[in-house]
Amino acid sequence: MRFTNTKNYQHQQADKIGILVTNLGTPDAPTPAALKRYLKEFLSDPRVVEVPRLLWWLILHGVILRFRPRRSAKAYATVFNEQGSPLLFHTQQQCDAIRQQLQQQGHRNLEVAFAMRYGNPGIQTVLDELFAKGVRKLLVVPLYPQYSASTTASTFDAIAKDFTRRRWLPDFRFVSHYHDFPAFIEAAAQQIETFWQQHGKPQKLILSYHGIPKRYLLNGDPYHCECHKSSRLIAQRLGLDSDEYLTTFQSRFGREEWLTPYTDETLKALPAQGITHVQVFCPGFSADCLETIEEIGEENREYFLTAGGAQYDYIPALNDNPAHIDALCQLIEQNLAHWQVQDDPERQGRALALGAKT
Ligand SMILES: C=CC1=C(C)c2cc3[nH]c(cc4nc(cc5[nH]c(cc1n2)c(C)c5CCC(=O)O)C(CCC(=O)O)=C4C)c(C)c3C=C
Ligand SMILES: [Fe+2]
Ligand SMILES: [Fe+2]
Repeated sequence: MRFTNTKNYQHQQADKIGILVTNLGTPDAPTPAALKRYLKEFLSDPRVVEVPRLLWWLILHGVILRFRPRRSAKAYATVFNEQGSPLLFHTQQQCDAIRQQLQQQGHRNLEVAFAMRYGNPGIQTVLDELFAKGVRKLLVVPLYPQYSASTTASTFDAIAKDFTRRRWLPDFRFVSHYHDFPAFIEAAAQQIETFWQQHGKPQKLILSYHGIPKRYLLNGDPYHCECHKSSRLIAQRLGLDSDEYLTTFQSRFGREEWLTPYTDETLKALPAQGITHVQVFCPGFSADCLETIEEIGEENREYFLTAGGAQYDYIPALNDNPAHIDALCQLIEQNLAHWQVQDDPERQGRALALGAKT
């Protein structure tokens, strides 16, 4: 059998709408074996590493998967806690909060679930569950505010690959970015302002994003521009002048040049320029994870203080902060508006207010 079939089809069943929230994924445990599995899946994705396949296979299997799993497992061991991986924990919480808020707003025929692009729970498993519950319209929301082929398009690929084996495909929508969505900018600004109320304002706010190779930007990936736009809008909303904040890029991987300025090098250089009090916020990470907790919260703090910095604060990611959940629900509602006009005349007023066309 080439295609998966839909079992027990019944006529006159109401179509359900499925919301699939996704994130990158994380190892099952902070052990070298689990890291090897996770890194193999992640780094074999041609959207992530754009290097000729045979050459990359030799480097990945001959070098990286021999040494990196042990090193990365040590780093992950510092962030895993009794709830497991922070990324998995926060994504689960975000999903539950989105479901609850949409239900409170009167949405009835919805299933809300989350999946990870790499590792567990995998996209195929979760889609199987959603379709078994009668989902016939699917909205996928990757929790990457800024579009990058390495993350957003890779998620699309995984959904598309899953669809190639299904007999009955759903109506389908995909959120490719929300880097300038007003409610997202507002949630980020509020998170920073709340931090200022408790800890004061720094000399410089560092807005640090995960990097990608500079080559991807030169080949047309809009990620770099979208990061800068998010920064500009957050800074504008906070009333910051251009010399009061910086956009930097972290988490370099491999030897080629990545997007600059690098977060670590910037933090090492700032004290010599008289900047001794900084705060770092990561607008590209919707949930705290290894790259924020360990790399920004610990490693880069050390660089800054060793270079002569006096005060360094990490401002937590948006996680399940109510303003963040509200922003994601607004994004979801905008994308659902058209379907709901079709399905539920009672919701027409609200859907039309959100911009749906009849
Ligand atoms: C938020 C956006 C992200 C982009 C863009 C991104 C690009 C990218 N990442 C790698 C390599 C690695 N990333 C790793 C961890 C990691 N990356 C992101 C997000 C983005 N990556 C997150 C949220 C995480 C943390 C996951 C967690 O479990 O907490 C890792 C694994 C960690 C390690 O071994 O250092 C690697 C490797 C590349 C090559 C890339 C773009 C080309
Ligand atoms: Fe990454
Ligand atoms: Fe890292």
